[in-house]
Amino acid sequence: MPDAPVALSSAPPSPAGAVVVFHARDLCKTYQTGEVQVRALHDVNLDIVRGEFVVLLGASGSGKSTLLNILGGLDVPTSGEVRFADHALSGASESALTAYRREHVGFVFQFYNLIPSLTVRENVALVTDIAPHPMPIDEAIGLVGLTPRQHHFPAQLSGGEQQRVAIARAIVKRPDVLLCDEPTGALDYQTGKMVLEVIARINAELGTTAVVITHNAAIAAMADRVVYLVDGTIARIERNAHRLSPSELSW
Ligand SMILES: Nc1ncnc2c1ncn2[C@@H]1O[C@H](COP(=O)(O)OP(=O)(O)OP(=O)(O)O)[C@@H](O)[C@H]1O
Repeated sequence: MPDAPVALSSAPPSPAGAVVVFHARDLCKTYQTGEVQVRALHDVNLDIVRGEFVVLLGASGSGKSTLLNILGGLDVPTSGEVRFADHALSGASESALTAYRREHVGFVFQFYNLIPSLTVRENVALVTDIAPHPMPIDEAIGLVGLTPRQHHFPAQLSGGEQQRVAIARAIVKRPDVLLCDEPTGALDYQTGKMVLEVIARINAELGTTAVVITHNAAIAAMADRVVYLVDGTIARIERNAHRLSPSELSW
């Protein structure tokens, strides 16, 4: 059973012994477009511990991508504090954020952003040149189950296979965190489940902290914790006593 929903004014304590990787306090993000101000995040308080699988759930426009982008160093908050381990992300320079992303973060987006003229293997290999401690390319491709397709080009692959290449590219540098924005948004039911299996496997086998955005409430059951965003604030956080595997989910 999930914990009783709690409205948060500050982040709840982390489990004893857990190592906090993300620490966000009083996070606010306001976008200014001409005269119009949009408050995308307001007073967000959240700790995420190492190895956790967290799902961000909320309606369109609730602030999920804004929060994920700030955690990933792609954007900065207007006010408040956000840290990754001992790296202060709020107030960091552009070059510090670039180094942070390169060394610690793997991103997976709804669209795969593969280079069409490169094979699966070459798309994954691109990243290993700039990563300090990459895993062998064969291992990354094996983890996503694409060894037999490694010499194919993106156009020769299904959507789910292309997304698995994107995941291999995200994890080959051994990131501490895998941040996924609607990773199954463009995929059909079965293919989406296969991609979720791969993300769950990376989280379980490599211990990579995973934060996954979805519109699909059924996916919440595979998380340790589910963060519900409403109008830019955390409405509640629920903990699953038992995580389901993607094969046990249905929607
Ligand atoms: N670059 C930007 N400039 C102006 N407003 C923005 C910008 N990015 C996001 N917003 C606004 O901030 C709010 C939160 O957007 P965000 O993309 O974080 O929501 P979301 O929950 O991820 O939505 P979706 O599920 O549709 O992707 C929305 O009102 C959005 O229009």
